[in-house]
Amino acid sequence: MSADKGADFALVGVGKAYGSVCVLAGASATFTGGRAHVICGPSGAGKTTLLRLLLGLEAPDAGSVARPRGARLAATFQEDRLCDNLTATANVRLPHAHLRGDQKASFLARERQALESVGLTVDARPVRELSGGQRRRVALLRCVLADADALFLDEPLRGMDEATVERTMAYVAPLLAGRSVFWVTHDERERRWLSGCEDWRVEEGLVRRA
Ligand SMILES: Nc1ncnc2c1ncn2[C@@H]1O[C@H](COP(=O)(O)OP(=O)(O)OP(=O)(O)O)[C@@H](O)[C@H]1O
Repeated sequence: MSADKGADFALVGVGKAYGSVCVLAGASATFTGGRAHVICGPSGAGKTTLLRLLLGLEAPDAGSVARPRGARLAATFQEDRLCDNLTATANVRLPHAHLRGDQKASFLARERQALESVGLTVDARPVRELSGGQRRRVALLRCVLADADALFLDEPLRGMDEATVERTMAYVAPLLAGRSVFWVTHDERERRWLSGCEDWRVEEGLVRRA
């Protein structure tokens, strides 16, 4: 991996509006590479918009967004965006379709262990038959098991009870270490899972350290 992939992400004077709705107005921020960033703020303030700008899914109206050259990105969105007719395992392995032979066998074993670790059964049911919290865990695993340098997670634990969150994060938290992680949440207690995280707030058109 080239050194650049773990470099910082940054906003420089970013403005973003949707029609008459001004979301960001001259927002500047530097997100240290290889760290977790917990992003909070009122509903509608622009947290998802910030993720989409950092991912390159939206272009800023003003200013610029810098992301490490060559960095591989993975995301979970507020909607699960699973393939409804596929099983949990088929969804999680989608980014790994290129693997063959021993590498494939090794990933499949890891995937099985991952699903069981977060309390999901490995079976033939399509994910459309799973509960909201079960689907959320499938989407989360697909993201964190992806071979990515930076992970973007928009309210990834929504819909899970406390015990399920504990169990899920006991497996997921170690997989986040050393990667650039952007974690949007309304529950600041989730920061306990993200060791050494930097806290951010999106509010009133700006992105600031909390
Ligand atoms: N594609 C779009 N078209 C029009 N308006 C949009 C679009 N995406 C977001 N917005 C508006 O931009 C503002 C910021 O939305 P965003 O989803 O980024 O907020 P958020 O902080 O993630 O909110 P929440 O906490 O409720 O998920 C809102 O007023 C929203 O209605």
